[in-house]
Amino acid sequence: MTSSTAEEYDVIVLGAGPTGENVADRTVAAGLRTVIVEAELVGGECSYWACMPSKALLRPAAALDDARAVGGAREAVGGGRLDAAAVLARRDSFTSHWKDDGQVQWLRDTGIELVRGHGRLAGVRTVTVEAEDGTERVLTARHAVAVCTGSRPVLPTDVTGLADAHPWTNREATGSPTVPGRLAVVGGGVVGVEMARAWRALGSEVVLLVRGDALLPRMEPFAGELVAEGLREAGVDLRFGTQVTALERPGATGPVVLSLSGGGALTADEVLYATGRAPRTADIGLEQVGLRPGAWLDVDDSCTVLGVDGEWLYAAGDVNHRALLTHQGKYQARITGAVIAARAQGRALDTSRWGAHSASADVAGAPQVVFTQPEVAAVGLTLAAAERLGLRVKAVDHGIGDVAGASLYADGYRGRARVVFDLDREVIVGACLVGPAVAELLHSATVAVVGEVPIDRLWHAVPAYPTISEVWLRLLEGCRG
Ligand SMILES: Cc1cc2nc3c(=O)[nH]c(=O)nc-3n(C[C@H](O)[C@H](O)[C@H](O)COP(=O)(O)OP(=O)(O)OC[C@H]3O[C@@H](n4cnc5c(N)ncnc54)[C@H](O)[C@@H]3O)c2cc1C
Ligand SMILES: NC(=O)c1ccc[n+]([C@@H]2O[C@H](COP(=O)([O-])OP(=O)(O)OC[C@H]3O[C@@H](n4cnc5c(N)ncnc54)[C@H](O)[C@@H]3O)[C@@H](O)[C@H]2O)c1
Repeated sequence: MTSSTAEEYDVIVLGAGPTGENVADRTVAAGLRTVIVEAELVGGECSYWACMPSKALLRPAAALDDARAVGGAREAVGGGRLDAAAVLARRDSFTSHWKDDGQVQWLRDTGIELVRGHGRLAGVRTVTVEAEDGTERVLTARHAVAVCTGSRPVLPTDVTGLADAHPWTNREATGSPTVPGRLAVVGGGVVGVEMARAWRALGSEVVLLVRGDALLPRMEPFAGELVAEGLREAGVDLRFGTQVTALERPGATGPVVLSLSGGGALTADEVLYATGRAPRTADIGLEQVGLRPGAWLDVDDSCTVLGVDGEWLYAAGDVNHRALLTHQGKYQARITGAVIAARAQGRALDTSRWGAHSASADVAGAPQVVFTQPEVAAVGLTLAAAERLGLRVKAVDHGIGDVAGASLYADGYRGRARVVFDLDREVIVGACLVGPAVAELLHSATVAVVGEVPIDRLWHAVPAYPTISEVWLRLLEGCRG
């Protein structure tokens, strides 16, 4: 059943994940009447099945490792394991028990209207929303529609018996109410290494199956090597060059048998597929505006969708495939909101590099932290990526454990830092820090990379003694030397 009259807004946002929420926040702040359409929970994947629950599972393990790495504290915590039930209960509180009342209240307080249901583009600046009871509403936008529908896990299609084996995806891996005795994890990317670390710390026997020969292949090679060392030390059975060819789970909840390339087999209580993401665009009406359903949405730096006339359709967050990270989605949302507001008010855009209407940092300066032990914190270009771009660069490496602050932080601190130095412009274009507690150092590197701070000026940015940040002194010496 379709409502007879269309409801008119200035802006329609499709998807209330962190990206959609922030687009709506910005357009409301600019005085534009904004409606957000959500099919599941306001807050999106990030709040309920990704960032928040995964980090809530990981943080207690890091806290315990930190205590164990310091003489005196080590004796106090002894050899005890994590209290799994308490960790899962804390995780549940961080997901608000998978209820979105708090975020709905935030929408209300911010002045964003909410329509629940599945949204689809139905033509130029028009969206239909199908509610759970089958009723349909038609929404039209005077200025803009922003697609922020995120991504979903992608599973391989060439593994016999995969669907019948009911594999875990990120949803079960972050939301499981119990700790599996044996967990097999497929995929050596970020989800794979973080979840292997988390469930191992909670007591599972974990096997991590990686088809290539390295973890975290998009980062500096030493990051994957140190994370592999950390996982092995934690007791994870790490197998490189291994593919799963078939899965068999005879009972719905019984163990699953994995057949491996090379002939071996493995039995686990659960198997997690952490093999990447696909866009949530298969059923959002892209065909109504001349785009291909199921595709990532191509955008320019202002997040305006390419191939659609009239500059009214935007895509931000995971769905545009620029950087699959919550903070970059929120950054794109701030840019998108500013672009929509400027066009609505007839103001010219500044889409120059680092301009107010250009999501330049997606390309040059997106930071990421991998919350393993050791942590990995990286921003900008790797050495290999800089060389591929034809930049004249040198890598400057330093062992973080040599720094006084690091040796105070943990007995026998192990870690490594690299900056990629552009010899022509004399600025840092990339940084990668690996070690305990490096996450909070990352913003200093992001400011250096995004700010393109000249090395001679960075020389005057003095890190406090005795902090791990003093590694900057050695790195800067290496750049100038
Ligand atoms: C296990 C895991 C851990 C992660 N950890 C981190 C981390 O620590 N840090 C980090 O930066 N990133 C992390 N990420 C990535 C992060 O989750 C995503 O980058 C982020 O969620 C993207 O936000 P989004 O708003 O674009 O999409 P989503 O969070 O996916 O939100 C999209 C929303 O749109 C809704 N929707 C979709 N289609 C429709 C439709 N047709 N109609 C109405 N509503 C619709 C969905 O229901 C959803 O609520 C992690 C990802 C995973 C899988
Ligand atoms: N801390 C964080 O910032 C964080 C944490 C988790 C996820 N994320 C984001 O979520 C996104 C998704 O993470 P992800 O780990 O699922 O994807 P990913 O792309 O990082 O890694 C997927 C891995 O699976 C492997 N793979 C793909 N198909 C396979 C197959 N058929 N068999 C075996 N291996 C296969 C790939 O080679 C790759 O190494 C990432 O882009 C990441 O940025 C971020």
